[in-house]
Amino acid sequence: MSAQAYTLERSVALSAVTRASSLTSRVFASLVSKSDPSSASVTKSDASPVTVGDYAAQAVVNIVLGAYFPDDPIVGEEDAAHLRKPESETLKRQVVQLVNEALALEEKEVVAQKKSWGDGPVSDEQVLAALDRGNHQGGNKGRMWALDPIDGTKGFLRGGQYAVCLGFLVDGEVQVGVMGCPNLPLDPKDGLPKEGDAASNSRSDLGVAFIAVRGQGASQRSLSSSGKEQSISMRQLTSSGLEDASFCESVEAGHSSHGTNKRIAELLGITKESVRMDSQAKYASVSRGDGDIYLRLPVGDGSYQEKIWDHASGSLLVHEAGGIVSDCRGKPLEFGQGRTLKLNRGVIAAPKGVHAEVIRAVGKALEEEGRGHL
Ligand SMILES: Nc1ncnc2c1ncn2[C@@H]1O[C@H](COP(=O)(O)OS(=O)(=O)O)[C@@H](OP(=O)(O)O)[C@H]1O
Ligand SMILES: [Mg+2]
Ligand SMILES: [Mg+2]
Ligand SMILES: [Mg+2]
Repeated sequence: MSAQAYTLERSVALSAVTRASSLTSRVFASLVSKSDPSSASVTKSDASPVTVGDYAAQAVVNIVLGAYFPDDPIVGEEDAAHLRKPESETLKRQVVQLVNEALALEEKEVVAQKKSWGDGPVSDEQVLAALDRGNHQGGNKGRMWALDPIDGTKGFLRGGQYAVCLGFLVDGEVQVGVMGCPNLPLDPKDGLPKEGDAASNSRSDLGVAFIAVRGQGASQRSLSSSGKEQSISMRQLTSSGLEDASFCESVEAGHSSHGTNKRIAELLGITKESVRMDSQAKYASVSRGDGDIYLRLPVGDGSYQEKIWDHASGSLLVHEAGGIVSDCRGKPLEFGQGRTLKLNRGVIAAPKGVHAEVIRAVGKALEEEGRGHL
């Protein structure tokens, strides 16, 4: 593939994610931080939260994608069903207003062949239709986008880590991944902001866009300025250097078994505390060496199917930063199976030099728990 592959997809994705990230930051500052988390969110049928920010960010990204690639299917986490109910009128109004504000922002990205989404504000119906464009069922043929408008909604509500995640796939393989992490510092040495602390959340060094194109490497740049992109890579570890390594894992034990992770650390000789954060910011963190190994082990009976939008952009970022991403058995993630990774269980991302060893330790730990069949 030529070095210039998917240039337009890359810049449109970056533009869409940058707009959506600025929207979610403003939603946090103006709405979420000023109310209690339960009133800032609606609980979905799977008991997970969704906010005005998730809806508005998905609509913005889908409208931008629609202007450039009107025929591309989109697999997005949210849809407009709840917003179409009469009792959601106020929420719908907020969403439409936020979408129009984000679309009116001055273009920071230089997108070749500039396209427009129409004259004047977009209507309620356009916003709802854009949200519903995310209803595609996925598959392994042709072009497709996978979108998580806010990944780590619980982190978002707490003022912690969350990410706007957009992947572009061809024939079930991720080719472009762009992720906006509004609460990550550009320089990891500056440390993560303290959750729920207003001064911390308004730090001017926060907000990073991560970008990866298959075969072209991974990079980061500030979300707030059109600063230069810096290339990023994982720390390359070998089995003899593992005592210096650290895990990056979910905040919620319900999403990845913390107890099993502890045993795996022991088996690998890792003594450092795990870094815990919500969202695909975990993939971003290991991609630039803030942590080294991302573990997301199946919980319970292992029946949960990971969603493609929770892993598309992040997995390419790690791949392009020098890592291997697989499920807990070492099998590559298969993104062409529909809306979920139904052929995979759990996710492991690690530097190339130690991935096989991590998979062996994961297998042994699951075996010891009587869950070797997972
Ligand atoms: N049971 C179970 N197992 C694994 N994963 C689940 C489960 N339930 C939900 N989810 C998905 O987890 C997404 C958030 O993942 P995180 O890694 O951020 O989890 S955590 O909040 O840090 O625990 C979250 O994404 P968002 O809804 O976009 O926040 C869900 O898609
Ligand atoms: Mg969700
Ligand atoms: Mg998610
Ligand atoms: Mg989400």
